[in-house]
Amino acid sequence: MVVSAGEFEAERQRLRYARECLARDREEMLRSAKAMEARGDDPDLIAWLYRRAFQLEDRDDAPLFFGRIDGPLPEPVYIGRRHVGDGDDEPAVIDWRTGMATRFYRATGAEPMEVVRRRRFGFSDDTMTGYDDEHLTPEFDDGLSDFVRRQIELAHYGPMRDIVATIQPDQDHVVRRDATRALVVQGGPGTGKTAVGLHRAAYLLYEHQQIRRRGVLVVGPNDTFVHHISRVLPTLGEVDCRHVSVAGLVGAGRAAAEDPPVAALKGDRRLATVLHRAVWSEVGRPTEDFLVTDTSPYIRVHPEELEVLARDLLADRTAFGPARELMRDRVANRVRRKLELRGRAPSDTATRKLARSKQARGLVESIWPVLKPGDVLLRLYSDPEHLARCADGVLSPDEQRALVLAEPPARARRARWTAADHVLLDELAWLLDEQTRTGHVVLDEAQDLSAMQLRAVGRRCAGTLTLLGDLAQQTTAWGLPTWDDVLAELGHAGDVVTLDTSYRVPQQVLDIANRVLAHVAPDLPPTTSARSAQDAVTVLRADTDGVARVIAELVEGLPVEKGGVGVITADADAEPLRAALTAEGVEPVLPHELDRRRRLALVPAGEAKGLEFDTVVLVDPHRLLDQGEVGPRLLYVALTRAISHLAIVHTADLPDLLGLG
Ligand SMILES: Nc1ncnc2c1ncn2[C@@H]1O[C@H](COP(=O)(O)OP(=O)(O)OP(=O)(O)O)[C@@H](O)[C@H]1O
Repeated sequence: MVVSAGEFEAERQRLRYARECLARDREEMLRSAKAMEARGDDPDLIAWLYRRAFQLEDRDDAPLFFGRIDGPLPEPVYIGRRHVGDGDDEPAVIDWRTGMATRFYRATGAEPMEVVRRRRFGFSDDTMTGYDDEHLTPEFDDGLSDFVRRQIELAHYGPMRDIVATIQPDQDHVVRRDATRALVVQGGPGTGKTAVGLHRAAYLLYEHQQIRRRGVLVVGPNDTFVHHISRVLPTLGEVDCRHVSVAGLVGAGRAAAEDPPVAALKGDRRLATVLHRAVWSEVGRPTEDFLVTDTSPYIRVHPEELEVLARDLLADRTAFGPARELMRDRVANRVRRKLELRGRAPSDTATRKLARSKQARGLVESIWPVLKPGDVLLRLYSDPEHLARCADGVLSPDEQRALVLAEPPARARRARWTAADHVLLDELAWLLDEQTRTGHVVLDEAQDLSAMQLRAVGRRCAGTLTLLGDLAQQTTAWGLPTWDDVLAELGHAGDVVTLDTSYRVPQQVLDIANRVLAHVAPDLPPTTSARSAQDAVTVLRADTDGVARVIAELVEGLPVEKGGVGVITADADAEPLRAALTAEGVEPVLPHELDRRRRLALVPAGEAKGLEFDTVVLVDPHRLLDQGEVGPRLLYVALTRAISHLAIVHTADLPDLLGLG
C-alpha cells in the first residue's frame, strides 16, 4: 500500500467524522424510542426503532466505510456497511447496497462507469492501517488486486467474515440479481457461493419491504456449518434472519440412526403422496343426522348433506386442521339456511355460537378427527394394511416392507424417530395445520437434500429462494441429479447461474482436486483459481502411529499469523486421531472455536462440507475412498477446504486419482 501521509490523515479524520455522525443518529433514535415508550406508543414501532439503533451500533469488527470512489459525483463517495447521514440530508457514507455503490464493485478499466479512482481501505480491527488505489484507465489490470488477495489470505480465526469490502464483479451480479424467481448458484469450491448467498440476503432485506417484514431463513447442512456462517449477516447489520441446519429446521436435533437406503426411500417425493393419503383417509363418513333442538323449529342436517360439505372441503385442498374449523362453519351455515327457508332470520352471532358449540365440535370431530403427526406416521409404520392402502400404486411391496417397523412402540411418544422420519413428521405437521412462512430462504449445499427435505424448505418460503450448491460435491444417497429436479421439488420456477472462479483455493490445490472432479462429475467444468501459490501443497509420508506427531510438529512450526489448521480425516478415524493429537499436546477444538491459542480443529470428512481453513491437513486420502460410493466426492470436498496450504499426510500409497504418484 503506497500512502501519502497527509491524505492518510485526512481519511482517518473522515472516519472519525463518520463515527460522530453515526453516534448522533443512534442517540437520536434511542431518544425517540424512549420518548415513545414513555407515551405508550405503538410497541411495533418502538421495537423497530430499537432494532434500527442496534443496526447503527459502531462495531469494532465492522469499520464504518471500506471503500471510496471518485468520479461519478463532484465529491468523493464513501461506501460502508450502512448509510450514515451527516445531519444535513447528505450521506457521510452510503450503504453498499445502493445503486451508486454498484460502481465500486463493477467498474473496470474497460468500463469505468465514470469512476476514475477506486480506493480500498485496510483495517486492523477498527483502526485504519492504509489504503490501496486503483486508477481505472484503459490500461488497468482487472485481475484480482493484491489488496483483495491479502484480504483472502488474512489468518482466519473464528467464524466466516463478511466479504462486503471485496465482492468481485462476477459475485456482485449474483448478489444484486432480482428476486422475482428462485435463483440457483452453481459453483465449484471456494467460488464464494455461501458468501454471495448471505450478502444477497442482506441486499434483498434492504431492497424489499416484503422480505424485511417476513425475515430471511438461512438453512445450512449441519450445526458446525451454521456456527461457521452465522456472524456474517449480523455484521452486515441484519438481525431479522434465522440460521438453522436442515435437521434443526424439522426439529431433528437428536435422531436415531438409519440405513441409507431406507433413509433415501423416506426422502423420495412419493412419500408426500402416501402421507397425504394417510391424513385424508382419516376423514370419516357421516352416518347420523345433525339435529339442532334449541331452534324453533328444530333443524335436521342429513348425513348426505354433511357428506357434500365434507367433499367440497376435500376438493379445496385446505390444510386438514383449518378444514375442520371450516366444516364447523359450513354446518352452522347450513342450519342457518334451513331456518331462513322457513322464514326465520338467525343472527350472525347465533350462527357463530352454533359453529363453536360442543355439539357441532363433536359432530365434526367424528368426521374430521384431531390428528397428531406422530400418530399418523406410527400407524403407517405399524399397520401394513393401512400402509398398503395409502401406498397403493405408489410404493412397491418391497418398499412398503422396508418402512414397516419390526417392533413398533405402543405410542408415538415412545418412537425413536430418525432424521428422515422428522422430515416426514414435518410434512404431516404442515398438512395438518398452517404455519408461518419466511420472506426469503437461502439454502446452502442444496445439492444434498432429498425431495422431502426440499419440500420442507420450499413450504416455509412466502417469496422466492436462493439455492447455493455444487452438484460435484453431492455426498448423500438421496440428492437429486439436476438443478431442474431440485427446483421442481421446491415448487418454484427459477434460473441457474454459475460461478467459476475460486477465490479460496489456490490453483495448485485445485489442480489436484480437478483430477478427482473429472472422476466424480465429468460433465462439470473444472474450476480455475484467481490465486496461485507455488508452495501451496506438501505431501508427507508418516508411520501408522506417527500421524499425530507429524501434525503436532506442523502446527508448532507454523507462525500464528498463518492462521488455523483443520485436520480432515475419514469419519471412522476421527476419534482415535483426536485422542492421539491430545496425547501429543495439541488437543483439537471445533472449527468455530479456533483462535490464536487453539489453532487446530479436527473434522470428520463427512462434516467438512462448506468449511475452510488456512491450512488443511488431509490424513490418509485412501481411507476416505473406503467410505463407500461417496468416497471420491468426500475426497473432492476435503481437498478443497484450504485457503493457503494443503498438507497431505499419508500412511499408505496415495490413491491414483490424485495423480501425485
Ligand atoms: N470476493 C471475495 N473477497 C474476499 N474473500 C472471498 C471472496 N470470495 C470468496 N472469498 C473467500 O473464499 C471463501 C470461500 O467462500 P465460500 O465459502 O462462500 O465459497 P463456496 O463457493 O461456498 O465454497 P464451497 O463450495 O467449497 O463450500 C470465503 O470464506 C472467503 O474467505
